[in-house]
Amino acid sequence: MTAAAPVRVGVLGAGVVGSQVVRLLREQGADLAARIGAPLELAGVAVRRPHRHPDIPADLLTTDAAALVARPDVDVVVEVIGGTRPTKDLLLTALRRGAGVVTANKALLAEEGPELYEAADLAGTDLYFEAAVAGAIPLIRPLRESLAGDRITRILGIVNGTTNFVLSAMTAGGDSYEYALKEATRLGYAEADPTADVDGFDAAAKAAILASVGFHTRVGAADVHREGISRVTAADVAAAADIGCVVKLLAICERIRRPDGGESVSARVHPVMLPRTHPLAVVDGAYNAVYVEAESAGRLMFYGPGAGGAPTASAVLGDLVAVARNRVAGGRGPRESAYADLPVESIGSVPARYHISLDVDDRAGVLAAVASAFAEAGVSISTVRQQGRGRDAALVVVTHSAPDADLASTVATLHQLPAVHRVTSVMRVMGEVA
Ligand SMILES: NC(=O)C1=CN([C@@H]2O[C@H](COP(=O)(O)OP(=O)(O)OC[C@H]3O[C@@H](n4cnc5c(N)ncnc54)[C@H](O)[C@@H]3O)[C@@H](O)[C@H]2O)C=CC1
Ligand SMILES: N[C@@H](CC=O)C(=O)O
Ligand code: NA
Repeated sequence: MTAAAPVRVGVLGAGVVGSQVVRLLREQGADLAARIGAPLELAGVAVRRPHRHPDIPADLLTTDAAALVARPDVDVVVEVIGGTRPTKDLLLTALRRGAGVVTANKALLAEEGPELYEAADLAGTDLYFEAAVAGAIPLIRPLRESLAGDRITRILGIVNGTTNFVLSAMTAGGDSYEYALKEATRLGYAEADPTADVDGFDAAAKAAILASVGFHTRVGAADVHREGISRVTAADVAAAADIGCVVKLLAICERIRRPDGGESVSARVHPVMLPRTHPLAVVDGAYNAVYVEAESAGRLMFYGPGAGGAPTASAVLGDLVAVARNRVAGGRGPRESAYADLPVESIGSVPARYHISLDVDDRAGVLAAVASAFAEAGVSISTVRQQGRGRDAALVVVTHSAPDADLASTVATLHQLPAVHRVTSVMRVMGEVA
């Protein structure tokens, strides 16, 4: 029997993730070849500054990524540069000539996914992206393949390692926001521009990918309601602790039953007060976890390292093996599945519960004025507590579920009430709280 021809790989970018991909490819060549049934050969690595990569043989390095993706001897392109330009054009070039593509680039997929899928379809080739959501955690393959026979109803996750690292540090009461963010950057978790992490862009891109794959519907980055952690304060974290909660940045993707009986989807990213008893509450540091609810399977939880060079490279290598196997077998993996084409709900109509802390005057009529601000918007109060006395009095209100727009307008009214000195904390709550 003749051995199958080598599968030749071009890697774009050798930063935090790319350098680990190249290392693993070179160190584990024999095992990978045995698993694929053909050798994986590194054909070239596109970098910006070759002198910064003394570990990579000089004859493999190139500064011309466009030439590398166009080379007919490159069978699979691995993209770990990040950003939408020039990556989109590079990947379209590769796909259009039939090369397989493996990418870790959630920003690109969330903005340009349909065009990439279409190019892959036309050329009959593969587009794999396990590393793009929750780093090392196997999640895209379970959603696209293992759960393809089920009906997913909700996906709830901590999908950004940097912000979880920062929030964990704030909750532990140790490091400041600024110091924790610097540490996350030093450890290779943060995006090249960490505002992508703290302002929720990274998590929103991942939510778009999860909702698209989970609900067989095109959901783009612009469809995802996004709030980051830059406005989360020590007061929010303390208020959460007071009711037995921790603050987490969650990506929430769910099917929504509309009043007319139709169905839509919602995808959103925002901080949440989560009861300490919730399985996601214990996920700390740069770890990620994603909770999937499916009609037949029930509740599934995926947990593991969501960021970092080697963990992310593990997911990239897994995809590379899958794409190489497909090529050796003469087939291809799953295509885009967007047949359901459900409408995407805007945040205003999505039901939520709010936790609101207010500094108020401790005098007769204040509670009634505050309560009427909720009543006027049709928002029902679940609990209200007073803390302190006199000028130091504070009210803590937790609402029942109401449309997000009604809750937001209640908060706007509270800001205007003369008896309210300051709205000190406003955050959505999930689950039963004390
Ligand atoms: N760092 C992490 O933990 C994770 C990163 N990702 C994704 O992986 C991708 C790469 O991330 P990192 O490795 O962290 O970024 P990085 O910034 O460390 O590496 C990117 C590298 O690409 C190089 N580069 C930029 N333009 C280039 C071009 N035109 N040609 C050749 N090289 C070029 C840069 O010089 C840099 O060395 C991004 O899409 C990111 O979102 C995904 C999951 C986790
Ligand atoms: N910056 C991202 C990296 C992985 O996707 C994160 O912090 O999770
Ligand atoms: Na993953």
